[in-house]
Amino acid sequence: MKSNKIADGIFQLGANINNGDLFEGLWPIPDGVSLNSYIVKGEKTALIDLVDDWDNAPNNLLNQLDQIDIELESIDYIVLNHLEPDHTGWIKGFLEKTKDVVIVTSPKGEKMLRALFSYQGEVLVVNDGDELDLGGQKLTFYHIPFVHWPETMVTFHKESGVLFSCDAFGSYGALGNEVFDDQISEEKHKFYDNESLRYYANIVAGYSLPVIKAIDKLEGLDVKVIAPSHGIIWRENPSIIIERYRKFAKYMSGEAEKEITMIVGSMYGKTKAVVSSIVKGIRSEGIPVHIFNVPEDDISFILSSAWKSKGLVIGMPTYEGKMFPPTSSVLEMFSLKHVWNKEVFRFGSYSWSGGAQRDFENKTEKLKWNCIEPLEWLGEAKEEELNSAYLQGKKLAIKVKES
Ligand SMILES: Cc1cc2nc3c(=O)[nH]c(=O)nc-3n(C[C@H](O)[C@H](O)[C@H](O)COP(=O)(O)O)c2cc1C
Repeated sequence: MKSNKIADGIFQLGANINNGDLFEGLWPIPDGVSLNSYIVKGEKTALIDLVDDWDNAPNNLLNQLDQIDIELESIDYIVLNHLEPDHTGWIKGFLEKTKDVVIVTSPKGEKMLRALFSYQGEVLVVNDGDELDLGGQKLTFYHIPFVHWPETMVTFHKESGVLFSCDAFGSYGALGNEVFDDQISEEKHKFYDNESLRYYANIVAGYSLPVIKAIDKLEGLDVKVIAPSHGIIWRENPSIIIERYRKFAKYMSGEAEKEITMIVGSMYGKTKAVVSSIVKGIRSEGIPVHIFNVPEDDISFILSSAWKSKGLVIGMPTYEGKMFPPTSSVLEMFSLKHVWNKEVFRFGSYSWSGGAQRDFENKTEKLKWNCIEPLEWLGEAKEEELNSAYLQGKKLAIKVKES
């Protein structure tokens, strides 16, 4: 990766992680992810956000500093907007190579820095609205708690309008040579649109109320460029990613797309046997349906689809008096990530006294779901169940359409 100039004295650096590792040890990133850092150079020099010691990221960063003729010893400040190790993990290695660097972070960031990295040196703690004068360049810090950890802040360069937004407005997807929104093709934009949704659903979704609060707060600034810590830089049309994030956040309160995500778990095919009838019912109303099988399909992609869909269909048999475990674990993740305010239909087979439905109701009680009558049957689905499956699919699609 090469470094890119954003404005006078402002450069993007960073690294692509593309080695097949999971992000946060959990989420697949088949197309990688970028860890973006930034340099702001006045009389003094600040590095904004760091990288983890991951997939050669530190060496990439060092090479890019070289490209723009910045020596490590000349860096005066390192701003840590967010303490998650993807942006801070290399801090010990970085401090060993630099001289008298002052770490700049929020009050909660300081506590995390000391806890996560046993750091005992000095910290310049900045409160909401505080400024740092680099001589010819000024940075202002705004706290945006819980986007995505409680200590998170953004850094704003007022003169150029560049907002270093950290995880806010970020996306999965490694960067190519073109890193600005006006440089990439329509196809690439589509890719980042999908990957920003998946990133949002996986990483940020549970904090959707703080996201809306942060967007409202930042609206008061004259933002001309969004420079996030993951994904492309928005200089031509930053409002696209701001409004996209607002839309993603609103999915939580029910303003979701008129689509249905179906998640099916089935051991011997008895539950799966009614899927095509449900799909026909849904399609008879012209509503798109996205089908996932568990445990085969990864939760990352299921979450992304479910987050944006107004309707959910969830099918699983009874397993030891409860839901089939892989489906149960999807619902646990839905609960963690606040997959709320959906129109829902649940179905499944059992062989003696069932139990999955009761377990389903208990586990989804707090999700603010509006469930239509479930469909359960003993053993193999007969004509009657297939007809009911069609009708319930149709009914759900109508509810989604009218929502
Ligand atoms: C390990 C296991 C545990 C099961 N536990 C129950 C149960 O507690 N109650 C019940 O009514 N059926 C139970 N069943 C039966 C299944 O729910 C039933 O066979 C169902 O038709 C399987 O649907 P599927 O082919 O979609 O997996 C169990 C089956 C298996 C294999």
